[in-house]
Amino acid sequence: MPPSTSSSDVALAARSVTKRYRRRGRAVLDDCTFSIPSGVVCALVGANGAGKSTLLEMAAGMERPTAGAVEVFGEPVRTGHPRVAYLAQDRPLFPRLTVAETLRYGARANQGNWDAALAERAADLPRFHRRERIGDLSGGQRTRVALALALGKRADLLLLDEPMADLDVRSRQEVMGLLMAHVADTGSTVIMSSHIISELSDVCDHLLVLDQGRPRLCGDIEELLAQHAVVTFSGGAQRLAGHTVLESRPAGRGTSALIRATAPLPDGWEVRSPSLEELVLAGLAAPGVCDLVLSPVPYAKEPAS
Ligand SMILES: Nc1ncnc2c1ncn2[C@@H]1O[C@H](COP(=O)(O)OP(=O)(O)OP(=O)(O)O)[C@@H](O)[C@H]1O
Repeated sequence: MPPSTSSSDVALAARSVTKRYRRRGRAVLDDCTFSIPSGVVCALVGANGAGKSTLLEMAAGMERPTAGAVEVFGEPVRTGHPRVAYLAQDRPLFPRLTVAETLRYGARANQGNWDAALAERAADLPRFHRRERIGDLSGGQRTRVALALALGKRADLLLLDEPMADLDVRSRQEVMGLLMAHVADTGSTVIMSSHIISELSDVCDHLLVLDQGRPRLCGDIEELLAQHAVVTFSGGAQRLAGHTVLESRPAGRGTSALIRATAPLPDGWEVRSPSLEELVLAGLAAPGVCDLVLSPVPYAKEPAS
């Protein structure tokens, strides 16, 4: 049956996307198909080298897929899309410009669509000098200026590559607060990669787990959690037969496991919901076993005749 989602409900869709940086090189993204709905805050997680930055670069139009198609809001991606803002992992900025000049550059590049107050708060202007050159800033300060450019743009889709990676605790809280207030005000979609799952679980409602270039889990976090359970019971792991087992280990005289239940669970088993961190870690530890991509991908637009 065709999926009911229309392409306008989807912020980012990947259809059979493969990416190789060299013609005969390995596939950094390997036949990926998934979608991320509009209006969600999506955590993009995976081990080092899983392909997270590559995916974000493609969504921003900075890299092209070797095969397949990437769409934002139902249209093929392109660089400089007015509805898309991208915070790259290496925070590219002009080192000789001052902070104030950089923000003026952002305002000029996004004329008529620039939130100067938000950009100034994101850049933490009250705390460090607007006349400081970008090249003289610390890594964390540069991140805040780069974030200011992304947030100031009033984009409908924010692609943020490890936005908190080099921020101190106070800065993380401030930036998360600004980001969440912005999302609440505007309904923008955010896709942000991070390795700190505990930090994401408070703010994200959607999840995409990449592992070796493949989407392993993708969907609404509550739905994904509801489909899994941590079970503890007496006896060995053979009692899990018939369920999808992401992870199991001996626990005292019994067994504890994170499973996707495919049949009613026996009486006497202790059952609880997994945390997001448990689900992601178990999913990454069981490549191929746990694949569950809940987000439907709408059909491609008919080409105009
Ligand atoms: N420009 C490039 N040329 C060649 N290989 C690349 C390029 N960019 C990324 N790669 C390779 O693609 C793979 C995935 O890299 P990517 O940066 O997308 O992973 P990641 O999940 O973002 O990793 P991390 O968590 O370490 O940032 C890596 O093996 C990397 O070496």
